Amino acid sequence: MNYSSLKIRLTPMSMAESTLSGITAFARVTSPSVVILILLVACISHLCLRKNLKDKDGHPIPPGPPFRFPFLFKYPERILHRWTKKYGGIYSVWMGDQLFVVLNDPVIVRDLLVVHGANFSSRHNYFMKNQTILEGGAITATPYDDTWRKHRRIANSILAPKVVEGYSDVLEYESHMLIQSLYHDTKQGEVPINPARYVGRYVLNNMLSVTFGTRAGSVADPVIKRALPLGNEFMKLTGPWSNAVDFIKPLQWVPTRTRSRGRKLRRDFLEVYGTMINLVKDRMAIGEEVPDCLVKSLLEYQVEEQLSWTDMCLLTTAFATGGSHSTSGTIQWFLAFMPTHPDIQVKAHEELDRVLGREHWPAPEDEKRLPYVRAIVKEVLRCHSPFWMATPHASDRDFVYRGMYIPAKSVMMLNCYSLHHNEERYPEPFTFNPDRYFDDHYSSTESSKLPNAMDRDHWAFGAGRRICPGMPIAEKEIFLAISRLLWAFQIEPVIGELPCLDEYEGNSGRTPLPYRIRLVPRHDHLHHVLDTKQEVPGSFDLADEFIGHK
Ligand code: HEM
Repeated sequence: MNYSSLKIRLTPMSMAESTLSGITAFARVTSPSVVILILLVACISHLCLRKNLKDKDGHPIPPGPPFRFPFLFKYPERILHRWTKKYGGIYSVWMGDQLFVVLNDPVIVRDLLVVHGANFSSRHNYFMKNQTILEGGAITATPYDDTWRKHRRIANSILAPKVVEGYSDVLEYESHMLIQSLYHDTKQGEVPINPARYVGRYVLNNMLSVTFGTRAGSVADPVIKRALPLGNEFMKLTGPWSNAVDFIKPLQWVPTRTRSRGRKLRRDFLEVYGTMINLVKDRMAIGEEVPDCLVKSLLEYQVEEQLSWTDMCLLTTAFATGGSHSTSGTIQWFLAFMPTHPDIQVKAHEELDRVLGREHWPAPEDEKRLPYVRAIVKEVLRCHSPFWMATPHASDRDFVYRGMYIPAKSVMMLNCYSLHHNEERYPEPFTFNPDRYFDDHYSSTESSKLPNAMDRDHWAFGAGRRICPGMPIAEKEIFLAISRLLWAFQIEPVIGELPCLDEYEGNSGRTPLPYRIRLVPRHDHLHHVLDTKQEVPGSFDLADEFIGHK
């Protein structure tokens, strides 16, 4: 045998063995305390320092900070934005043993999440959100597979723009109730108000109508009461960067309070939404006319679509939690901005008076005729996206992009904060300025399909194949609330109490800290318009629980 032709390959095991034998030899000539120190340093550097991986052709992973992190602090977007300034449009961060690839440039986002969507549309299996609470269900936690395709198709069929037009009556009625209750409770501008519970009730009733074909005012059922705090708990327990338990494996085996809360939340989701599905089933069984809604479709197609009971409960959970705090948060951020922007209100009032006059207030179909109001909605979503990091995607296969190696199972992070503060796309990005959307005649749904990524309005609804399916209804809901609030009121500060625009609540979604404002009616026609409908009373306690401000 020709031994010289034998190539020696160091397997990980043989490398470990040789390292060990080296250390043993070293230990023989060195004192034990030095060996322990060296082992400790080796261990700590393995746990704390970045791993600079390369693929077989020598492509390195995207650059990034030299350390690994167990979690990021309360406002992770601020740290990520500092790294964007340093490393540019794409960089990588190690969270424990998991590689995160952070995308900060519109063209890069489009190249990876849209053009190469077949590879970048899965989900990372987060311990808390995906494994413990949703167990891979509720669309958002499902990997990119046939189950996701089926569930996503069902969601699309309820939320498609054409279908959403059918919910106009619901949105019209609920926005009427929103303005009416604010008008009465503020005693025509005399009494300052925290708008959170009013906005919470608006969104809650829209969500109950779209999902269960009911509203909280008419069905003050104890089950609905139980369902409301679940969304809040979900927001507190999940977040793409904030749970150490997601990144430090051994913590997952420890019976912590957070882990028990996650398990309880899962049980509650199944039990509470299961009961609410059964209530709709009972109504259908006795021949009651149930309006078109998600649960009605699920019950009708359960057999044909082979949906398990858990599937049905978790699809319901997706609608109930996915679209509520995000939408109410956006309307609350709008109301927080207005007291310090009287000039913007003047422009919006001018547009509303010119296009609609004072005898008619905005209807769902007026959106295209009110470009400045629509621009305000876009600017609120740009400046205060409910999810700064969207919902991370994950890659299925190894990929090389611009000479950089993106390994399979990397978490692909859409960094909306950096995208929305890109100075080239949004000059003076920290200024709230709806005029930047002057030439934008698209809805966000249309804008997300524009071929040039630099032309897209904002990234608040995500990107690619997992883009938010609730976008058409969320846009309508937000437009109607904001346009009617502007038509009805002058939104003024309470002296000495300006809403805080820098801090917020929530981990996975963000809502402003509680604040108060004054809503002064703009004209006498308001009460004529408001008197055309009567409120069904009794739903405010539920709204309080829903937003978690009790
Ligand atoms: C202002 C309101 C909303 C915002 C900002 C928002 C934002 C988002 C974002 C960023 C994602 C992740 C997209 C991605 O992975 O790239 C998402 C996914 C999702 N959203 Fe929304 N959303 C809103 C309203 C809604 C509404 C009203 C519903 C349902 C009625 C909804 C249901 C969903 C679902 C089911 C997913 C998961 C999609 C998937 O994984 O395939 N959202 N949303």
